[in-house]
Amino acid sequence: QKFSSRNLRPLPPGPKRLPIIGNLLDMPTGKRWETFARWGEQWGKIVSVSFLGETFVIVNSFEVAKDLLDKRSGIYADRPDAPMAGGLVGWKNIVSFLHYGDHFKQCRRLMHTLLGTPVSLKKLHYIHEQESHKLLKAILYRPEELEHLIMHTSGALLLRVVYGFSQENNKQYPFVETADQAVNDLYISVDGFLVDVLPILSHIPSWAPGASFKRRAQGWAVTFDNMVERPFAWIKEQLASGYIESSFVADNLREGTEDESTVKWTAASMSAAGPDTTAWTVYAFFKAMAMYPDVMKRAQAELDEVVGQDRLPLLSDRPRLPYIEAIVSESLRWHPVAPLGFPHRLTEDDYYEGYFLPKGTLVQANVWKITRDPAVYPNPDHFDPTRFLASETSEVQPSPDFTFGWGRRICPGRLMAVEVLFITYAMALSVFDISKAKVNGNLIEPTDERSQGVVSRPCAFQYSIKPRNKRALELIEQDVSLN
Ligand code: HEM
Repeated sequence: QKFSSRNLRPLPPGPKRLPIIGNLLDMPTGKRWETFARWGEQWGKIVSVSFLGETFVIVNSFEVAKDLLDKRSGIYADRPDAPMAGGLVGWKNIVSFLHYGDHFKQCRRLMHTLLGTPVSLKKLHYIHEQESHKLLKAILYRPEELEHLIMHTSGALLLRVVYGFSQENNKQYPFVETADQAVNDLYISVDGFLVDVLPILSHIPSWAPGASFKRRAQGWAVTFDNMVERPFAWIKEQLASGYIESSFVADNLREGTEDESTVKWTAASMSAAGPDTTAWTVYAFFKAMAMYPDVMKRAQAELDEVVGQDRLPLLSDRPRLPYIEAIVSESLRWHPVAPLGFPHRLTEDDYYEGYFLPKGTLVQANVWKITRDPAVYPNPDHFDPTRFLASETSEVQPSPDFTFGWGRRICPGRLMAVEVLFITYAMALSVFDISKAKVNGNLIEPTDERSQGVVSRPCAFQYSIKPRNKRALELIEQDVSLN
């Protein structure tokens, strides 16, 4: 057993530590959640590794994650320093990277005014409905670009909510691209740079041999800066020339109660965190519909019965569409986009079930493993919305809310995200048939393969998407403002 030098109670078990470097060589690359799940099978629900003075804890059970990250959230809500992404590229002022404290709370409160109450969320419904309808039109004309169109719609929607952009204005298109690029750079910058383990390296000059990481960071910092500054400068210009539309930034700047810098960074935090997470969930949904035709047909039957075929569904139909609601939950469980969530840092020494967790420990819940636990979700790889329907099963399975994170760091955009997923799925199912592609008469079977990374996307697949009938075609082509 390993004991912490500060305490006689043991750290949670885990792979054998070597002198000095500890578990440095054990740290997996690639799909870490799979290795962590194996560690869980070997050492139990709570596993620890340590190197260079840092302790990492991986939690492979829903109950333990809840006990620590939710119930003791007050001391599990900090984030680690991220010398590469946070310091050198500049993400340290973005909410997901902020240390726990007053400024963090101020930003969360501000996001809550936009994303946290039924009234504030309802104000955004027409935007979600219009953007979902635009996505239908785009898919109709360019079905082969499904993945890109979903990504673009998701980015455009966030920028519209946050800054008030509308996609019609081509001048704003680059803002979506810049945010997308900055976030793609982020995924690389948080993954495996030595400076994150040895922060002292951030002081070596960028021309020095071995400092190529600094030059890469400088390149990424330019895109990142553009993502934060340009849309904000644009909206300020608009306001100066009499802009009247409502948006998060426009409303806050007009009211003038929050300081400008907090509004700017909070805005950038949402437009960075929202698009990919939402888009990859939507893409997984399309894949699931191609793989599970019975689920698609049942959803279409529900839509036909409740909404009919004379109009597109709206968010106000949500309470009467329980099967679509269950598909939303199942898509979050089947393809958790953040398979390990984001790391939480412990701000005080803690004890759990006889183990010692020192202050500073980084804790990650293996969300992927929890979604695949057959004791909680029988037949876990199977896409089955009925697991969440009280009318179908005597034991409704737990809601996959935990795919949005934990405690005081839980995703502030989750309520809006669920509404966006709902209306996107409902609209797509009401007008399209989604199926497997046929090549030379053979159906191509998609797989549920996913990419590695902090945010993991479903691997590309082949499909066919066609309007369900003539009436569906008319509905897609109808003017978006008629919704
Ligand atoms: C399906 C869509 C989404 C999923 C699955 C998702 C998931 C997550 C997860 C797992 C976290 C980390 C929570 C933790 O550390 O415990 C997170 C954080 C965050 N999300 Fe989301 N998210 C989604 C959509 C959105 C949207 C639409 C927005 C903005 C409108 C957003 C804004 C944020 C922000 C700002 C954070 C950082 C919170 C903090 O560090 O305190 N997310 N999200």
